[in-house]
Amino acid sequence: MPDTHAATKDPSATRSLLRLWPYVRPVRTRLFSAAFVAIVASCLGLVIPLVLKWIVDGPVADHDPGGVWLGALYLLLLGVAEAALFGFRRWLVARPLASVEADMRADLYRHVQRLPVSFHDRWASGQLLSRGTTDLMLLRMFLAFPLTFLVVNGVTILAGFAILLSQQWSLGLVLLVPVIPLVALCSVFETRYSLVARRAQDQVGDLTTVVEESVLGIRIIKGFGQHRSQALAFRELSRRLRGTELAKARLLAGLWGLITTIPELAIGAALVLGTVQVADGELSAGTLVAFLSTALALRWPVESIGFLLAMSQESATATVRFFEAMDAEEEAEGAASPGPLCAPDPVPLSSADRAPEALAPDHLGIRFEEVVFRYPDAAPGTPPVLSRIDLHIRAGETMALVGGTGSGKTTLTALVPRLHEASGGRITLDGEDITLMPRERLRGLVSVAFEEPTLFSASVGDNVLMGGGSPDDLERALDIAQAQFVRRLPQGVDTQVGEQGLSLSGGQRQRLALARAVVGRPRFLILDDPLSALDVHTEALVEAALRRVLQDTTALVVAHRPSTVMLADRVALLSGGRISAVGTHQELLRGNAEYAWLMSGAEERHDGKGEDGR
Ligand SMILES: Nc1ncnc2c1ncn2[C@@H]1O[C@H](COP(=O)(O)OP(=O)(O)OP(=O)(O)O)[C@@H](O)[C@H]1O
Repeated sequence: MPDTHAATKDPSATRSLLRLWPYVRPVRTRLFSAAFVAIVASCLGLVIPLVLKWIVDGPVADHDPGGVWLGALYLLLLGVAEAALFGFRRWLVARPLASVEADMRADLYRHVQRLPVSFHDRWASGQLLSRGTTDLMLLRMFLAFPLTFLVVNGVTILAGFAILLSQQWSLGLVLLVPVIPLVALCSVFETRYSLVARRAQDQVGDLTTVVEESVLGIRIIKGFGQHRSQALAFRELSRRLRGTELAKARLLAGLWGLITTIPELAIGAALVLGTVQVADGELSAGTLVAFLSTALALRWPVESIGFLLAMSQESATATVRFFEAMDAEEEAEGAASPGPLCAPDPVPLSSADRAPEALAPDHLGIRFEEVVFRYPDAAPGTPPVLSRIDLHIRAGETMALVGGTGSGKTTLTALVPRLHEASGGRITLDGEDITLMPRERLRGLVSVAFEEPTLFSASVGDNVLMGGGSPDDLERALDIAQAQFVRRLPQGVDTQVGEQGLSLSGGQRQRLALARAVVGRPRFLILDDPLSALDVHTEALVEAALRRVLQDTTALVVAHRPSTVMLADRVALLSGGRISAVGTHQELLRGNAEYAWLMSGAEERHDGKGEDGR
């Protein structure tokens, strides 16, 4: 499992959050307006103590009931205006922030689709899922709430202290004393909280991966009675996540406790001092009431800083995690830098511009020239999977690729549509270096069917037509792949297949994947053991139909069985990271001991006579 957890210390929260600016920019006017409205609303709250002071020192002292009622009316109007403005703020931000979240999710999805296969080999899918769901939700909440309120509360606290100091500076100073320990406390909290927040969000990703694997692999889990061990793994991860969440809660509770206690002590001290001053006649009762009301009105802005900082820290972590995926390099588009063994003068031929017939026969078809490949995450010091591949599949020829288990056949076929980039050497299609072609064009020329056929939650027709072609081609492709069973499905080609096509049998899915590969009449066809799940009779029928298709196509077919090899004009044997022999099936059978051994083992297995073949 790749390590997608924080390896080094994440950058500062502010620096991380600033990366959100390109997404926030389009809605900045609304966001700034909302912040301004919230500041006005919050400052209106600070006017209430001043009205109270006026009531106490004025109408109450003068025994004027009319004045008291008027004061009460002012208070009511202020309260209603404050509530209405906060409501307006919500209305201002709700819709634009939903679109920010949607844009970020769309960007992440688009980017993930363009990332190379090697990225997906390294990253657990749950880690990507949690980044596209919970992390983005956290970011929307951050933009809607903590971001605005850190500013609003900051301004409210400053305005509040200005009012306090102007009313009675000595009492104001008493309330200012706790600011120093509170700032130090918040800085320590931020450092500690960022570490646990990152851990928790990574653990959510791990948990998502386990849940996803359990759902996708439900047949294996049930078949092997593994539900207990899977449940244990789930429980262990849940337990860890719970521990981390509790650590977060403890940190937050500690901060909250101190952030509420220290100002309360200061307010208590100011109350005692203020009462003494009123008793001494140095201060009016109204001023003391206003002072204390202002101090109490500032309690919420100060106390909320704890959880606003916590939410901001979680959002900074979510931003880092989001950009970790977004910063991963996409597949290079065409003209990728050639590998170290690349021939110095690639043939700059475009098969779209030139008829293949105009090229020398040596350039036509698929050519592998000194191709080297090593998986990027392979252990250092291990030899490359493919060390020096030289192979020419002539135009219109079908070449079978045979080799022992793990010899690199799938890897070799994946290099042609550039699912992996060759580490050295070059591959040409009708003379054109594939690294110089735009990927879209390359993948239009080359069609692939893998041994493990993946179908999508869509209709059978849509699944097959992913390979290009028209509805007429669909019927032809289904016939070639012997997928007539489709016509017996409840809605024929319009029948929806479930997630990953699980409502179909393995052989049925494999035939649909084969139909998808041939439907667009590709110039080059790559088949990775495409008939392994078929019974011998269906296999024979598919082979007969495939032979007709393969006449017009240059094809590379990974084969484990003589029956599949029979489809091919020639056979290449992959051994020790090289093509060790090329020839017809009969030639290799007679002249190559390894090939003869592989095929005899396959025959025995196929006939049910033996499993090992050794
Ligand atoms: N993503 C990967 N990262 C590192 N090594 C890999 C990766 N995928 C495959 N390998 C290794 O590369 C080697 C070749 O694998 P490949 O799947 O190409 O073999 P194969 O000949 O197709 O095998 P089979 O006949 O069993 O399908 C194997 O040793 C395998 O462990």
